[in-house]
Formats: sequence, C-alpha cells, structure tokens
Amino acid sequence: MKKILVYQRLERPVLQELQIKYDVRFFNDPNPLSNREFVSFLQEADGIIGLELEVNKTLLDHAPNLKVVSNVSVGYNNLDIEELTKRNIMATNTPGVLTDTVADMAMGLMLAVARRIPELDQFVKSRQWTQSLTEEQYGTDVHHKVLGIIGMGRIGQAIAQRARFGFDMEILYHSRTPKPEAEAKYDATYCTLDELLQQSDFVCLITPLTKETEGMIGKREFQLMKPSAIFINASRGKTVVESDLIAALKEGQIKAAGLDVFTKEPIEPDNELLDLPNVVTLPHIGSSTYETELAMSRLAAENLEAALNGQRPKNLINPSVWETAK
Ligand SMILES: NC(=O)c1ccc[n+]([C@@H]2O[C@H](COP(=O)([O-])OP(=O)(O)OC[C@H]3O[C@@H](n4cnc5c(N)ncnc54)[C@H](O)[C@@H]3O)[C@@H](O)[C@H]2O)c1
Ligand SMILES: O=C(O)[C@H](O)CO
Repeated sequence: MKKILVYQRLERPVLQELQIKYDVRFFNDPNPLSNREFVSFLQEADGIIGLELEVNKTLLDHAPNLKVVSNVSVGYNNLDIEELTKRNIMATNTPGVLTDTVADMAMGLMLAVARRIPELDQFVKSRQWTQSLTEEQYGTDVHHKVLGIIGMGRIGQAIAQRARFGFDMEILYHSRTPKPEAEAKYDATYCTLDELLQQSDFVCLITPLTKETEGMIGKREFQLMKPSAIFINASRGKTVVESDLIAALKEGQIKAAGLDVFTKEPIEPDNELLDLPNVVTLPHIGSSTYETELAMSRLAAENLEAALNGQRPKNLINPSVWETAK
C-alpha cells in the first residue's frame, strides 16, 4: 500500500477517501523534522499532500521514495522546485478553484479598512454609540477611486472585475508583462510599479512570493504612495518589508492597511501591527470558505493520485519531471 503523508490541512471527506486506498498519516508539527515519527514515515512516503510544509533539500534527504508533493494552495513558495525537479519529484498546486474566494476577501479587506468596519463594530458592541456620529467616525469611499493591482494574474483579475464593475473603480495594474486582454476587459491601465504607487488610492498586492517579489514593497515604495493610500496585502507576508510597513503606518506615510498575510504566521503576539488602529488583520483566510477549502483539497488529491498512478497531474508545476519520466 502506498504511503501518503498529510501535512497540516486536508478536508475530512478527502482525507477519508485517501485513507481507503493508501496508508495515510497526518502531521501538524511546526518543526516536523524534529518529530521522529514524521521523519520515519517520510523515509517511506510515496507522496506528500498538505499546506505550507517547507520542502527543501534537508527534508528531501529524508524522503528517498517520494514521487510527488501536492500543495493544497496555489502559492508554492514553500517548495524548492529546483531541488524537487533535480530529484524527479513532481510538484503540484491548486490554481483557479480559489480565485473568486480570494478576490472576495480582498474586496472585503478594502471595504473593512476604508469604512472602518471592525473598529465601528467594536464601537457599537462596547455600548459607546450613545449619540449621533461625529466626523471622527467617518470612513473613506471605495467606489470611483483608483485601485492599483500589483500582480494581474488570476486573482488580480478577479479583483479587477469586482472593483471595476461592482464599485466603478479605475484600475491600474503592474505585472511582469502587460496583459492586453485584461486591459480590454476591465478598462485597466498598465503602469510601472512607481506610477502605480503614486497614483493609486488603494494598492492591492497579489503576486506570488518569489526571489523577485520578496520585499518588493518597502520604505521607498511606501514613500511613493499617497498619504491617503490604503494598502492591502493578500499575497504573502514576505513580499512586504514588515518593519517599513509599520513605520509607514505610524508616520502617516500611508493612511491604513488591510492584511491577510504576515512575515511570520501565526503572527507573533508582540507584532506592532496588532496595536495599530489603522490596520485590519486577518489570519490568512483568503481561501478559507467551506466550499473552496473542499475544492482545493479535492484538486490536490486528484493531482497526488494522478502522479502516483503514472498520469500527468492537472496542475504540474515542474513539467520537465513528466517529460523525463515518459
Ligand atoms: N491570502 C491568501 O489566502 C491567498 C490565497 C491564494 C493565493 N494567494 C497568493 O496569491 C498569489 C497569486 O495567485 P494567482 O492564482 O493569482 O497566481 P497567478 O500566477 O495567476 O498570478 C500571479 C501574477 O503575479 C505576477 N507577478 C509575478 N512576479 C511579479 C513581479 N515581480 N512583479 C509584478 N508582478 C508579478 C504575474 O505576472 C502574474 O500575473 C499566490 O501565489 C499566493 O501567494 C494568497
Ligand atoms: O496560496 C494559497 O492558496 C493560500 O494562500 C493558501 O491558503
């Protein structure tokens, strides 16, 4: 029976289906390589499926039998693709099935920050709403404002669609290459990063985390933004220099931020972001709805099983492994 290592998250019905066919073991340790059971199961594992397991050279040295690593996420910055490819191990992810859900969350963050929804919810629940509101409780409009999207991929475009047609926003975008079809669809304008930062009322970051995007938004970039700008990060925490973000928020270089992702997750209790009144925080819930988590688990399991059964997985990240195997 093939051995499957499940890490951190896989929806129960999918886990149960895998358990019928394979020898499945679930692990959740933050430092799995220090767990002897994990290392011993890894020695024989044919496949890994799960979320955010750091699959690097050290881990792979303990996994001589591994054929596939199936990420239950679209982002795969946790995988050393070069090392996996070198060892002929297939890597897969779950693009597409979470696009609309993440875009909804990004719009939710924009609205929550601009209209100060969490703060005013607390105001009402703490019984402070005893007379009519003053200017101090006013928010900022979202509709008809300029939205700059950094990373105009699947999710970036789903955000553009909502913002353009739901909120009449003007869309600027920056991506590795211009996207003429997206420009036509969403009336979007391609900009350099600096132009986007200077002109946007809302800046939404939704790129993958790569060597190029790590720390792409830092002190210089916050200085370019309008003092009234609202910054949304739905990508990965490390795309932003967090200490520079904190400084920009404290010094009024930007107005506010909505963050679903952080440099260290779960966030450390002493992270200053938690004490800033102009920040709305979420615990990395971009794709976390019942429907979408199930769809991601199903797709990840399909990818895993295809690889184990000698078929080409639908969402293969390193196709050269397949070409070599043919
Ligand atoms: N917060 C969450 O829960 C959550 C959920 C899903 C995805 N994400 C993040 O969103 C990312 C994007 O997902 P997607 O499905 O839209 O991916 P995608 O590949 O369709 O889009 C990524 C876009 O980023 C652009 N890009 C890459 N490098 C860039 C750079 N250096 N400068 C500017 N643009 C660059 C690409 O050109 C592409 O258009 C994921 O990799 C993941 O990190 C977060
Ligand atoms: O990349 C993704 O799919 C999400 O961030 C994982 O929850």
